[in-house]
Amino acid sequence: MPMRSQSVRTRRPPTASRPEPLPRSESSTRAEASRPHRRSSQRSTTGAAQSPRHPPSDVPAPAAEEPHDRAAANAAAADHYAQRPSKHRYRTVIPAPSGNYAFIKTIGQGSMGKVKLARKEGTNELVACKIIDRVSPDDGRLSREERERADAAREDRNAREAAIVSLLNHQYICGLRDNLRTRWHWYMLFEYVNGGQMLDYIISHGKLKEKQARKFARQIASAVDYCHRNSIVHRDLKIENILISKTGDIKIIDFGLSNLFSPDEDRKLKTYCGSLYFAAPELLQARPYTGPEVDVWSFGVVLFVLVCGKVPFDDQYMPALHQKIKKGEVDYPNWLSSECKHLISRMLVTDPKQRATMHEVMNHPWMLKGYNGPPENFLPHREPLKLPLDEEVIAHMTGFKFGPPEYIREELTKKITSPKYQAAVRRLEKEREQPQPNPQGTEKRRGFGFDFYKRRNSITSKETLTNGSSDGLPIGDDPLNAFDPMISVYYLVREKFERERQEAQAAQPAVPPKVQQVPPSSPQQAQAPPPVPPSPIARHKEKHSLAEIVPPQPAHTENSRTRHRARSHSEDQVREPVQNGLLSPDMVPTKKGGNGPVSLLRRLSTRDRRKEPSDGKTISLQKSVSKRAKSLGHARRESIQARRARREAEARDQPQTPHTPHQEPPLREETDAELGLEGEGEGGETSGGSNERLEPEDPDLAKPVYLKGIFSVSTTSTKPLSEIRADIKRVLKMLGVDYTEIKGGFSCTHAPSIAEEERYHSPSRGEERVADGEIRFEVLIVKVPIVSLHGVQFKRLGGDTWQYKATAEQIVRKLRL
Ligand SMILES: Nc1ncnc2c1ncn2[C@@H]1O[C@H](COP(=O)(O)OP(=O)(O)OP(=O)(O)O)[C@@H](O)[C@H]1O
Repeated sequence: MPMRSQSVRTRRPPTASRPEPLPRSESSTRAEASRPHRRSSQRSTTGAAQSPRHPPSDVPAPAAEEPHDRAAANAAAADHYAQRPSKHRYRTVIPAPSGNYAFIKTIGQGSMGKVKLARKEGTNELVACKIIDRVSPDDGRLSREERERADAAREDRNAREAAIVSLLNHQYICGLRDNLRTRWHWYMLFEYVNGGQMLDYIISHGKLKEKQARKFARQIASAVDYCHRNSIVHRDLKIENILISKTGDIKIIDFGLSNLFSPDEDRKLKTYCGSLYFAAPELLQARPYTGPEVDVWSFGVVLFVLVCGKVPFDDQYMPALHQKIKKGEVDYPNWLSSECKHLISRMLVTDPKQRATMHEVMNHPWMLKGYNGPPENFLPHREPLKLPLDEEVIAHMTGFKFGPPEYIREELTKKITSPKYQAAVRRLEKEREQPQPNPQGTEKRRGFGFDFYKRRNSITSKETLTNGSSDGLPIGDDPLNAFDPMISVYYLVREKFERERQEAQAAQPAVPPKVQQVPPSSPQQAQAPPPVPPSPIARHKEKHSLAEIVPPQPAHTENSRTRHRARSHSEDQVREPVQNGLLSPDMVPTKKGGNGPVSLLRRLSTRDRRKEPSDGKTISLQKSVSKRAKSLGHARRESIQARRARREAEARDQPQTPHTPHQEPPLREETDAELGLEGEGEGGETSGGSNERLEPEDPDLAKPVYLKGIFSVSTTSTKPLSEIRADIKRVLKMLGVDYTEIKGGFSCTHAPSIAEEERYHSPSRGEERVADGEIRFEVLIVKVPIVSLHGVQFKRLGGDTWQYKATAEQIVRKLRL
């Protein structure tokens, strides 16, 4: 796709002052030992051109190697590609442990690097490959020592992101399929979420109806609570990090700033990171924090954006914005329901000790409205840990800088034999003997997965505002969840092994899955967790294991990791000055004056045409829309009925069928159709019903036509395609947006004027500021199924989020659809 080149995105490893080699995994060590990448690197630095299509002869053929050698070869081959001139670097195949992936196109640009759509060779399987540079550019801004320090910190972050996402298993969290580290890059292959960003959804809709927002909010809560109860804090929850899947459900992405947290007062986190609009006041004040409370704040901001279409704290002048966040004063629109307002106001409490916990959020009346109980967090059933520990699990607790296996074993042993842990276990046992009724009627899991996911349904008086969990036990008192980060990782690794074991079993169709009825013969077996049903992600993914984090470790190996790392402190144990911290770029004051980027969000909130009677054009638009919405609603009702009938027929046919990897996940929040949301729109939520079935797998055609509710009145039209295209061109020209016509739409680049740019600021993180005043996005024209409408959709590819949002909204406003 023709695009203007951007300096940051095409930066290449420095040649003259290349830093010393970084600590690296066995794969890259072996890769270097085999030297092919060195040769290729030398070649590329001397400018020798390589054919982008034909791998050179010095790249070992992965398929012919033994597993360990294959991993080394993979790394070497990927390095080789990475060393090519940037023009060709990504147009090729990445030899990941689970197979070769060919890049198709760029689908995203974050501060950490590009995200490319890739297809697994010989299959239709698509992945989103996040490519992260391991080495800072030598652009003269930093000394060699500073760059080395920055690279080491970045390396830790990347390793942690890979480790965390490879362990998480949740239907509303984007799953990692595979992972490859080379000399210069990390390649993280995620499941491809093809419904677009929530941000685009909001651009199309303005604000969401509370019912629709509730559905998303419950899914976010489910994912966030799952993380917290695994001792993981996301720390970068924002509207851009919420994608929408083809089923219209959310997927949280970008765990690049996530970390483990501990409930201990003396182990608070001290890295001040995230996006300014979504950052909790304590982060701006550089106050140590436990973890979950900063996610609750960000979640509150996200919820506000969902229901209001703008951010709650907004100022063009950064210091003023800081002040607003620190004061926590929010102007709630009067049309917001009092319950919704109450919930947000509980989440946006400046004092973290007084702020709502996830438990409170999940049990808030607004969250429960129309549901049987709080959102399910999909935590697997767990039993307290006992000795002896599983050595293989310990050997795979890598990526968190815990130290060598023997140290981990020693620490875990201390932790689970400690009086504190034992007391927590006794409390749990007592509670299980006398289960308390669940006053909220906690939502039961539907379907046959329930046995695997038994939850304790107790909400006890012990819950506190600061550290409650959704099951009621305060974080730190619950021996099963978030008691201690090392214990949480032990559970997660063990559960991952269990999933892999089940997937391996499922892959052998001749052998029916065994139900273990025999009494355990070893203490280890005695405490092995019950089988966990494969996740929706796992259902589709290739068999892979933690070996992906440490590529030379083949899946299901008995071998422990042999290379021991010295124990070191995490970045959070060292206080970072705010200006050097990850948040700092967000906080750089910009000049006062003009209409700031944030005002776009303000403007967005006024996109409810009915409330703008002064705009004659919008009134007539509204009129024509209600007609259109009606017909869409009708079409949708039919579609819902058809789906319901189909589901009922399926249920009649197979009432007792156990869960198999090929079935729909039984445990999930309701879809739009199930909630009856599809017909709810008043012009806003207009879309086809069961659209996801129409989704083509071909990435060229994979325009988000299947999305429920993606199009609003202002982004759909009954006009012929040629007229819509002409109108878009007119508007792009009028606004000075550079565009190229591409299949299905326009690829656009927009660089605001300097005066305009000064008003904007980048919410990117760390020293790797991406926004250089230029935004890249696509305007796509898609056919809305069922009814003969065309829809216009926006997709951000890179650049500042809020600049993009402003531009997209401007385009929408100027269009005459
Ligand atoms: N799994 C995915 N499926 C589809 N698109 C994705 C996926 N992951 C990322 N993207 C796209 O790439 C963009 C950047 O991804 P991501 O946020 O992970 O990168 P980042 O460098 O960490 O970004 P940031 O600067 O916002 O922290 C996303 O906004 C999204 O548009």
